[in-house]
Amino acid sequence: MTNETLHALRRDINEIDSELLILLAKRRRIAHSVVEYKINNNKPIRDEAREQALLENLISYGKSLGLDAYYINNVFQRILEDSVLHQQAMLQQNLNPEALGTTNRVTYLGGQGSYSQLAVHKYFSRRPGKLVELGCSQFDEITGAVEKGQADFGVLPIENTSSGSINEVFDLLQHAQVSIVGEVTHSVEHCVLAKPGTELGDINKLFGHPQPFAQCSRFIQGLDQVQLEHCDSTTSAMKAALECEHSAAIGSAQAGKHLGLEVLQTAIANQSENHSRFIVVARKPLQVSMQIPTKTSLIMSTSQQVGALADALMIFKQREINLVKLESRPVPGNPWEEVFYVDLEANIDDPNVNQALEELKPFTEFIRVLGCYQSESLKAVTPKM
Ligand SMILES: O=C(O)C(=O)C[C@]1(C(=O)O)C=C[C@@H](O)C=C1
Repeated sequence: MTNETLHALRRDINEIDSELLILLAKRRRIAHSVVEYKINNNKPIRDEAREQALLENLISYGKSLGLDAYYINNVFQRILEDSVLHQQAMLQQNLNPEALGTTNRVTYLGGQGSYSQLAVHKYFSRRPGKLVELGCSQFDEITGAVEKGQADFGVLPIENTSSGSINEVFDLLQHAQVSIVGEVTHSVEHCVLAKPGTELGDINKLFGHPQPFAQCSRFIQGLDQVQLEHCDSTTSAMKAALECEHSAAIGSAQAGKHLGLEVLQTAIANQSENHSRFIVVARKPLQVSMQIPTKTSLIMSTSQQVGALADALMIFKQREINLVKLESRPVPGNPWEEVFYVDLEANIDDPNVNQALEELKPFTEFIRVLGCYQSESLKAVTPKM
């Protein structure tokens, strides 16, 4: 094959890819129009039977074109997820017209290319309004800026599939005067990044935020004679690596590229599927439509009687409310007292949930709803292949 033929083939591929993008944008516009029907007829946004039928038809047609079922399923699951999340965000905006302004000031940890910034982009790309980004170096600066009205929203990482809960953020939520109004999950692909020309064997210092260090502990154990340097964020870790000879940082490939760093090694997290969940906080709570999957987060401390926690949790079971997270944290200044964080798959406007919260009172010393928000963890349907 000649060079010209290669160029011609690549031109064809470029053209097909552009057509695919045009079609995806068109598909999304049509899905937006479907929302109007669902709003007016009070129908749930998600129609799993339709998704199942759609996937099965596509798999069958795709097979006749020589494409394999797993490939088709993967591609269209992503398309459907995008469609559902966009529709849900539209519905929410319709219900809370004041929720997003023409300009949304969003504060998060780190700067260009930090994982938090990637999560901010993912969440706000589905919502209207101009994004104004305010990078911070501490979690309490984020909640502080929202409380003082310097930012409309704050985005905080709350848990990771490898390292678990981010205690500092749970502790902040005990006292911060903010409401959880959203969540977003983002896959975190840690890399080792260094100044161009640096080899992995040359480094004697590794900069990073404590969370990525925990999530890449196995890789780090395998490094010989490398000193770990803790930083406020992945952005500051990467900046430090730029200024220090024989050093590297843990961060995302995108952020590294932005700062002029080279990737020395990819996929260094303990688990290949490494995802972080972020919460979005604002000063005031939002109303969440009953037509979409919803989470309610609360914080409570149970009375000191035997079995008080078990009794409290039984209320959710009796009322068929699914509990998706339970986390305990110490109360500062009160040794051995615990406060519990609970995430429910529930909408605070559902009378069944309200009733459950009333029934909880005798078993708790205090209880506060941290927020009710659109759940972004969609359970994919499983088509017959
Ligand atoms: O057909 C619908 O009801 C739609 O809203 C469209 C669509 C899709 O994107 O294909 C989106 C969400 C539903 O769960 C099913 C399908």
